[in-house]
Amino acid sequence: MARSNDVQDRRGLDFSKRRLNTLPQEIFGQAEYIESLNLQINELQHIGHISQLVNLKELILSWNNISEFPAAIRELKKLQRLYLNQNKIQKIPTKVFSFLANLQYLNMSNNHLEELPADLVDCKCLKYVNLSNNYLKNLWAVEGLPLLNELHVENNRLTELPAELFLRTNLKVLRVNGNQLQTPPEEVCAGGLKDIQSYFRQLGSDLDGDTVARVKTLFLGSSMAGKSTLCRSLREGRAVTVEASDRTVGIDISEVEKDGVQFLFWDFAGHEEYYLTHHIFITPHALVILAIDLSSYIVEDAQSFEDQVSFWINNVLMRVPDSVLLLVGTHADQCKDAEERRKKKEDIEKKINDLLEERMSNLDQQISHIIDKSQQDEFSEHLTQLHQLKCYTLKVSSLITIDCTKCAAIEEIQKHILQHVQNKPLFPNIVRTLPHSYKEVESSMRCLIKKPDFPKHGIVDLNNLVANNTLNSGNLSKEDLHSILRYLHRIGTILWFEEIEDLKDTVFVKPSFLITLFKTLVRHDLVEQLTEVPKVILKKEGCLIRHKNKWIDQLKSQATLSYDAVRVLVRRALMQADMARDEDFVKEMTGTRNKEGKILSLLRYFEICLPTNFACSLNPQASEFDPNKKWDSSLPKRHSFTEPEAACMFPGYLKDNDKVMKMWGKDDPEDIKVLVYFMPEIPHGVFHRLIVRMCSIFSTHWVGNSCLLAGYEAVLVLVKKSTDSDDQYIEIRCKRPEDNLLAFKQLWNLILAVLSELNKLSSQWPGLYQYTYSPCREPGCTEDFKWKDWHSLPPREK
Ligand SMILES: Nc1nc2c(ncn2[C@@H]2O[C@H](COP(=O)(O)OP(=O)(O)OP(=O)(O)O)[C@@H](O)[C@H]2O)c(=O)[nH]1
Repeated sequence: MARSNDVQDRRGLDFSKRRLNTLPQEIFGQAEYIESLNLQINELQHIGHISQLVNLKELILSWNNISEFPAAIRELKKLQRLYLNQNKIQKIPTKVFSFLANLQYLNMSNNHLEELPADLVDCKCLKYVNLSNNYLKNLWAVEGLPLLNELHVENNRLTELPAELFLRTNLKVLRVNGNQLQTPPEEVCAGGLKDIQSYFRQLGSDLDGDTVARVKTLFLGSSMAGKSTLCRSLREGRAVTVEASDRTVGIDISEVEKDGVQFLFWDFAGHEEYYLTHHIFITPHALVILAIDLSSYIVEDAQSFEDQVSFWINNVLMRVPDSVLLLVGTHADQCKDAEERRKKKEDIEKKINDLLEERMSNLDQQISHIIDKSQQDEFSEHLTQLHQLKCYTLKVSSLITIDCTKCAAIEEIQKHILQHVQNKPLFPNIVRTLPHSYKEVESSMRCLIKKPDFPKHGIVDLNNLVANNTLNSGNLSKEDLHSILRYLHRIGTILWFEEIEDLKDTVFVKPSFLITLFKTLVRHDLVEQLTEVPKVILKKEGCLIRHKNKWIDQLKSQATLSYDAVRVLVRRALMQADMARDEDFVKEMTGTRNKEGKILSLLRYFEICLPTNFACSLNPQASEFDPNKKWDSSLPKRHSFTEPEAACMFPGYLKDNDKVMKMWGKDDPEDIKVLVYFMPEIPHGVFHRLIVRMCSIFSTHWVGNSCLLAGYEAVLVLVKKSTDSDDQYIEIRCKRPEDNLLAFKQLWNLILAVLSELNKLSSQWPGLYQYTYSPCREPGCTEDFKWKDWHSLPPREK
């Protein structure tokens, strides 16, 4: 007979991880004493005579094979906590929960529930309910729970949330991502409880609102693929020619209405440099159009598929894994004949299919690795994540081949797009219900932009917008108006970064203008841009050609741009856009010698660059590391914006790793090594953003294109990106210290700091899977140590 492995006292029994398929008999010998029973990670389908445990307060049945809800639970009248998560339950019968008057905690996440029993509402004490990862279509049963504090309903099939839940209850925490919400739209929910409450307040008790069909459409693909041609032609409803010299810089945004659907077109520039900032604007529930230039696509060349197709598909998979993706093969007219077009179409479709199948099989493999029951609970977080990743499906259409220069082709693609967005299963939530006030504010915003005295740049002060009743007839509270602006920011019609201190009062009513400025500093041809800056602009910032030449040199050799150069470049962009007449506005954007401008604040916020200073090495004040000498721990001084030599380093422009590798020296088999693998790949820009984060934490550092060396006290950590093989990983490596406990602790803290920053970064890519391990140091051994729970370990004290 099984013996309980962790009997805390007679009141609590732990029978987890025993491969049990029936309840152990020894439970029943002491039935009336047991208050807590842990049966998680077993193979139970039924729980037989559980009703005998009349004093049970906590029942844990997570990770079993239960498909039928155990109705006997109704007899457990004292039950306070019930865990039935990670089972296969489809239905909860009525007349169970009405008996559980003391139930406070219910976890039924990761089951197959389609509906909730009406009498759930009788559990008046329920404070925590987790129903995530089920198939629920409504939540009426929880709306009357008076004490409900925390509700998790992520990844269900909800289209609406009950207003009562937000207007009359005590709800403090709500997780509702991954549904198909129409009332309120997901973009409102993303603002949290306050925005949802404001939404229902404005919608009123009769829930009478406007319905709006709107879809954000993202045009992706490599440079010259034909995205702008497609986008502009669709906007105009006819074939529009885009000159080959007219490259999109950053993102072009426009709005079009067709057959009652409002399309918000976001045309992303294809150059890799721009992609660094793109992921921020690639948001869920959008239609993604991937343009592939068929004339330059080569079937036999794997790189051609990689550059033109898989790079984009993987990025969509990682960032918005549940999207609908339309494949458009452009330049069809430049293919030799129909046969060439057919071959290329077939090849692309097959390779995409293989890529998606491979992703699924990789996920399955990871799952079966972990499924080894002895380890399952230690890896349960990973398992949940892997199962979630498997639920995401990228819906890829078959490729249509077109000649974008022909009107008939534009009509054809227009029809194709409409068919897709009007297909309910593909786009269940393009129709949103909005309170009338939302529409009013949006129309007022449009009128405002059209006023002759409205500034061309579209940058407005939030307080003016709110205080002067510009956007509403005066009956909306400031809070409600802020909620509406947040919604408009999320759907992409305006930009408002209220979380950035310097920008919290600034609203960008014309997002494309901001992005254009953004791209003044993040662009593929920055050296050329600097070279072209004329004397007259240099003079405005008190600089000479001599300075310009120095900036170019520093940009090329150190990926560093002086603040003077930043100001000059932004001023030039403003002059080109005829927006440099108002000197106050120019200063606001460019900054001054004493204050950072808005553009730089944004780039810093998005971790594109970090403050540094100029000198011959990337961090001249760092003391030299010598493993044989005692480390001088005096930290180099941070450089403030106002120092004359102050500058910004853009890791994305770093060319090599020479300096870092010189400082590091040789790898040693004794080095301590942790590898973080990324599936399907390391998202573009993650490593450079990791550099920015690490350098902000550890002021002693050296940086390269795919390497970073950071030091603290006597320890150095080398962080290296490896993308050479099919496996993509980031390696974290430290020299093994002498048997010195303090040095080991410091080393561990450094490794944890890197892991933790990496983890925070990766969470911005929901379709990404990341796992961490250390290879065995024994030569020839292929075994490894898997790091399952490092993120639950706090950094140790020094
Ligand atoms: N013959 C032909 N030319 C096309 C077609 N589609 C686009 N072009 C041309 O290809 C060139 C590049 O097109 P764009 O639309 O600017 O390419 P893009 O993808 O927006 O490029 P980036 O702005 O660099 O990201 C332009 O000169 C277009 O006129 C097509 O189907 N047939």
